[in-house]
Amino acid sequence: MIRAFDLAAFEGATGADREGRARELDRICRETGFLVLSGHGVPEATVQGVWEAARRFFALPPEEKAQVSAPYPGYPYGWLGPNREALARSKGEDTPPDLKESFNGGPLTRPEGIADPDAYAFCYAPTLWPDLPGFREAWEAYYRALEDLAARVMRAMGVALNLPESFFDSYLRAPVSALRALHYPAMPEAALPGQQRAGAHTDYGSLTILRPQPGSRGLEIRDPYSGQWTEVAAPPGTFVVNIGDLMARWTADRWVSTLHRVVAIPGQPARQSLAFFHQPDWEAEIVPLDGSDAYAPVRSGPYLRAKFTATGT
Ligand SMILES: O=C(O)CCC(=O)C(=O)O
Ligand SMILES: [Fe+2]
Repeated sequence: MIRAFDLAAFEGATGADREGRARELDRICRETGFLVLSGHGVPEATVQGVWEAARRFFALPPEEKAQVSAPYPGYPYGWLGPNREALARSKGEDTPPDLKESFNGGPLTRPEGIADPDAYAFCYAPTLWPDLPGFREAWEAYYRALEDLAARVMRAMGVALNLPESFFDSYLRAPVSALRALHYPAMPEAALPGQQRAGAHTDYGSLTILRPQPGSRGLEIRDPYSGQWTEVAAPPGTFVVNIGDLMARWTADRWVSTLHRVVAIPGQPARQSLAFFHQPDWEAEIVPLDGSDAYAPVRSGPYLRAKFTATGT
């Protein structure tokens, strides 16, 4: 069982209670880097709005979804149809493609004046909107809610790292986060050897906020110490939050970016999920927080871009 963290309880706590909750958050991030988040304050109607919009999108015929296909390989947004991604390749595993499709969107606003043209060609590239009434509104409402939630989680994480609560704020002026809706079609009785719904991978950024389909199966994390895979169950109305590679690097590996996957269980019904990949500003310079030289400084955007190119098929 992964541990739970109540964000509202942390935010409302004072003194020793607050300190105890911060220690607990630090412990979770060191041990597994995965937690079940309650007290998040995101209205269930906002989640349901985008959930339903994504469901309607995935139900469209492929020709219609193709209207918002990524226009060229490596374009980060739009529809990525079946057989387009194998996440385990980011770990050097040569597997068949993941059994899924996704719709991806980027930041809602585009700041001026970033010197690196790659920022505009990649993270700030336009999201491609399907021609479905209400889709964009529902998507943007959820994106905005999750951007705010991520900033709150980052404040709690600052405290857990013994930093000022506002430490991360200056890295999050125009975050280059992405939202991905995932659809895993109903499973046939057999998959190819080595084929999963999502191959074993770590996430790339600061943190991921996931809303899995309630009651669905298959999401597993690999315990960094024992190597055991265990299934993650998230109670209805909660999010699963996990540490990504950039945060592990930022904390000089105090916190772990844990390997996870969605296994292909024969005969499983279709599954949907929403993954919000939080990523600091394009130009944010990520230097180990402990003052060590464990890792060379990197910039958030170029770091993400380099990670992203490894998983296409
Ligand atoms: O769909 C899920 O539950 C997890 C997906 C995931 O880990 C990812 O897309 O990075
Ligand atoms: Fe992931």
